[in-house]
Amino acid sequence: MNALPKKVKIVEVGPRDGLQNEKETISADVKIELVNRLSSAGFANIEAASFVSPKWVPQMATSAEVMERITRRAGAIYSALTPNMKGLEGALAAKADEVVIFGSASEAFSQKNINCSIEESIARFVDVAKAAKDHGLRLRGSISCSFGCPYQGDVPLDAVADVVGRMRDLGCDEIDIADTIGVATPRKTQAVMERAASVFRLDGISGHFHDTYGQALANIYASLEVGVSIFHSSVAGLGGCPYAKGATGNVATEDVLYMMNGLGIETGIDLDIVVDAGQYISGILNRKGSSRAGNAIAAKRAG
Ligand SMILES: CC(C)(COP(=O)([O-])OP(=O)([O-])OC[C@H]1O[C@@H](n2cnc3c(N)ncnc32)[C@H](O)[C@@H]1OP(=O)([O-])[O-])[C@@H](O)C(=O)NCCC(=O)NCCSC(=O)C[C@@](C)(O)CC(=O)[O-]
Repeated sequence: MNALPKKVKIVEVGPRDGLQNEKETISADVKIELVNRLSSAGFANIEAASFVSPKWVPQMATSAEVMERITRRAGAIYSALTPNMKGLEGALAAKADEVVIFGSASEAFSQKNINCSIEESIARFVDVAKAAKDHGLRLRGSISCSFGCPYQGDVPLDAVADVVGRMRDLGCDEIDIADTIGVATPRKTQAVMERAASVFRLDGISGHFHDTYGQALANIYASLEVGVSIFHSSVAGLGGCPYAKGATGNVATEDVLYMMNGLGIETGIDLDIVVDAGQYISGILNRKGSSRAGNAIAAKRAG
């Protein structure tokens, strides 16, 4: 059995991926309070904003205000999605530390999500990537549908490897292998991660798992076995992509932290503060959060 990494980076994506799909408008004040709570929990990286068309994703329209008014923890990275130059300009004005170009390993999903082909998206990202680098920003590439697509079904390993190579050539510091619709299972996860790692350095690869079929924690463990050491998660399991119908939220941060703590893997994050943040946002959304660990810890505290 391979040794697991001793330390991992957990990227909290709740304020962006988690909230982008909420139907009711969530105020900037609530988003700011959520980010601030998460910052105080010790995350090294929080995905806080998305500079996309407000016609496509109305919930993210307050991103500039959120970025301006959050209290930034020294040394932490606050990331923003930037699909094009207009998005990049927004991210620069908002002083994002990292910008995220987001493509897809599935042609059909690329069209639905960003209204262009994979080829066109990569061509569009060239200028975004260059401008990000020229301004000294970190650059992350996210690859949706790396394990399956809601429109085309299976996604071949070669298609994932191809986009990983293109993101690498654009100068990405980190590349997310995303299970947008949560269909991956552990052996498939290992095959995809191993293939991605044949194209890009393993310590720059992250696992972004949605939990639609309840496989996300198992897939994270499987990724750890391959040596992946960066994972995305969402407080209270918030989320879902507006262009992946039926897909549920990301794996819940509380559940990931509980597992990492049990495995003795260092995260630098205070689980109790994350549980409070999860209870806070679930209260605002007026529903029970989907984190099993978060709900169990909250229930235990309440006696
Ligand atoms: C990419 C576009 C813009 C193309 O959309 P388009 O309609 O092809 O673009 P356009 O250039 O023709 O522009 C149309 C309008 O949008 C405006 N516009 C154009 N760009 C921007 C911008 N950056 N910020 C603000 N406004 C913008 C532009 O100014 C124009 O405004 P109008 O003249 O009609 O008033 C659109 O498809 C879009 O915004 N898509 C975003 C989709 C999205 O955010 N999806 C969710 C995030 S991805 C995700 O969740 C997956 C991930 C990352 O988590 C990983 C996983 O799990 O898979």
